[in-house]
Amino acid sequence: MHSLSAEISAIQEGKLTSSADVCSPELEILRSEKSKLKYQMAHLQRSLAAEESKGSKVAFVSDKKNMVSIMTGLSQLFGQAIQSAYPDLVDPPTTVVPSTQRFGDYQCNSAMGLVKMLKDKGVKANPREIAQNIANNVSENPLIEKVDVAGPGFINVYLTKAYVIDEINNLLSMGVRPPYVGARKRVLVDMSSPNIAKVMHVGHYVLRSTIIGDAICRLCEFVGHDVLKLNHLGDWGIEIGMLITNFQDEFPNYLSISPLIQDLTTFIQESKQRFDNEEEFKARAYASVVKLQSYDPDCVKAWTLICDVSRNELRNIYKRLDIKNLVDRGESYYQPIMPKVVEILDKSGLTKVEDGRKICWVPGHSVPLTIVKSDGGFTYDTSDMAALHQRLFKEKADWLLYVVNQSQNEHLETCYDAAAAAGWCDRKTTRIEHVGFGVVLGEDKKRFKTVYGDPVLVVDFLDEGIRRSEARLREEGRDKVLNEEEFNAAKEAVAYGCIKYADLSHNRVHDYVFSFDKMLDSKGNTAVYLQYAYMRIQSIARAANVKPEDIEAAIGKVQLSLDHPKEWKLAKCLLRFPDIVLRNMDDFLMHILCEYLYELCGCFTEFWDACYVVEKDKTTGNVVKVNMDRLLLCTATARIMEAGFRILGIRTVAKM
Ligand SMILES: NC(=[NH2+])NCCC[C@H](N)C(=O)O
Repeated sequence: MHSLSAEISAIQEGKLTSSADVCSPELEILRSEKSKLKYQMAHLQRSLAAEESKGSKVAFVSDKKNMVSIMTGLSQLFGQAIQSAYPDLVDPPTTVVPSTQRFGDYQCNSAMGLVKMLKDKGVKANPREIAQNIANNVSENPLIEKVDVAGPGFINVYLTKAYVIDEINNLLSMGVRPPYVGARKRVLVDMSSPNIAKVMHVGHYVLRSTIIGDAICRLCEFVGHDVLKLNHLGDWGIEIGMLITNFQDEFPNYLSISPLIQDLTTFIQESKQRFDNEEEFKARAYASVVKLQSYDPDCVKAWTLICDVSRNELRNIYKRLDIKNLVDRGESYYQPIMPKVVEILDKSGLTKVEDGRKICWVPGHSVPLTIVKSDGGFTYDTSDMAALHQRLFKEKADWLLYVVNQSQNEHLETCYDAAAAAGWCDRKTTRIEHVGFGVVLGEDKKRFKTVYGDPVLVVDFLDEGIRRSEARLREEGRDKVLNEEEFNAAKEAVAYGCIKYADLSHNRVHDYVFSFDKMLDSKGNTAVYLQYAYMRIQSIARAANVKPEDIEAAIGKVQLSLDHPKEWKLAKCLLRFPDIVLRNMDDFLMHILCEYLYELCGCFTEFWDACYVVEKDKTTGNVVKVNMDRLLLCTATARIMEAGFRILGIRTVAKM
């Protein structure tokens, strides 16, 4: 009692006692009770939030926080209509998609799918009748102007113009906001993750993982999640032993003078050569890994010096690519908890000893995890199991996303299922996902190489991107109109933007063919095409002498008409942005967002070609009229494009 009140007054005085302080056993119990309760409370809050997010919040009107997802709204409306038309059906499918034809703005194609479901229930109806019945049951709502049934049973949906106008106005006055995605999640993204002892080639996976991973993080941040980006560096395996041994040979007095490796690539290549060719070296390399893993001070010192050089090079690459807040947490980080995690796996009855190794058979997988090698060492599998445990229990992540090449799918899935089998998580409720991707190929469809057949270093690749982008901008005479600073900014924005976009605009699941020429094609689906389009839109107001504050003042005051079909088409395309974001939150296929932005530019061009925004005198070229309502549409387009660029990690520049 006494120590408790002592602690309370200490807290009141701002002197927090550390847990290392000696205190009574009762106090200790109270403390642990408190922390348990705190944990339980956090857990309950999370469950509550998850429940709430499952609830049916159908908002048809956007607010300060969220834009409306029209597809979600329509799906819910048609879901309800199907329910009222056919109350006996269980989980009938609702498919609503934007119309590709001239009829209607969206289309509900559920009727065809319902024929069989109804027949199974003994109801005979043709799809047209079903469609009509659904259409009759759509409830009153602000979104839909009218529906009609066409063809074999399509339901065409026409949006209310006033509604679209309101939402465009909201977009202008409140900015681009994410769609509603439910409770805020703690999202942990395992990305980039190079091996320190491997030369970083483009054909290797690091660049893709970095680019795709970063876009996914930006997407999750955009919708409001709490994102932790982890660099799961390969810094603890046998390759590291090679480097340490070579380092010790090459710099025998490394303990006193901290030498610097001048050329890491050559150093890595040399170490590998020696490992492959010198038996004695190989044996020492193996021995030094064992020493490192038991924290032998000399080995740790050599290891630290090597890792520092590597980290420096990585930092440079990340800086060039605008990769921020990536936390280095390599395999080595998990070493101290590995023994405990092995014990936990033992206790769950998942491990067994075979041929001197401790392995873990996981239901549904044909290859076991190797948890402890016969020499007592830990493996890549062990570090991933330890990382999973740490991420679930210590980081308390709601989602774990691993942006790792496709070839590691089996390894990762086995680890995830092992964690589930050990009762660490339920894969139905905790989103643990391998976000896989293919390799980068050259134009010959083989692994990306130089003309001499050598693998291309990531650094050289970025340099080449800069060179090509500079040449392209000069070709277009941009160096004549931009000052040096602007030119350099444009050169970088184009080079890195195009490199990222080339990757992101392909379906990540497949290998993709990279070409510098295609990447910089200003007419194709490339970053530079989008950047030019964006810049042109931005310059419309400037060219018409309309100041940003004039546009600001017109929002909500100047009525949009959307009377021209091309205005209408552009406006609808703009309001699809939240749907794209929602879909991407589901599948992390970022090429969908790229395709959307490309399509948006197409809609904008059609609008621009068909509708006067700024009217000029044909002979003098003087501005005679500014159609402010259309200028507002241009502004809305620019806002959506900026949001898209931000998610993809592509820079915009004021002048190009
Ligand atoms: N948690 C993980 N296993 N992340 C991926 C690590 C990738 C590994 N360093 C490699 O280059 O192959």
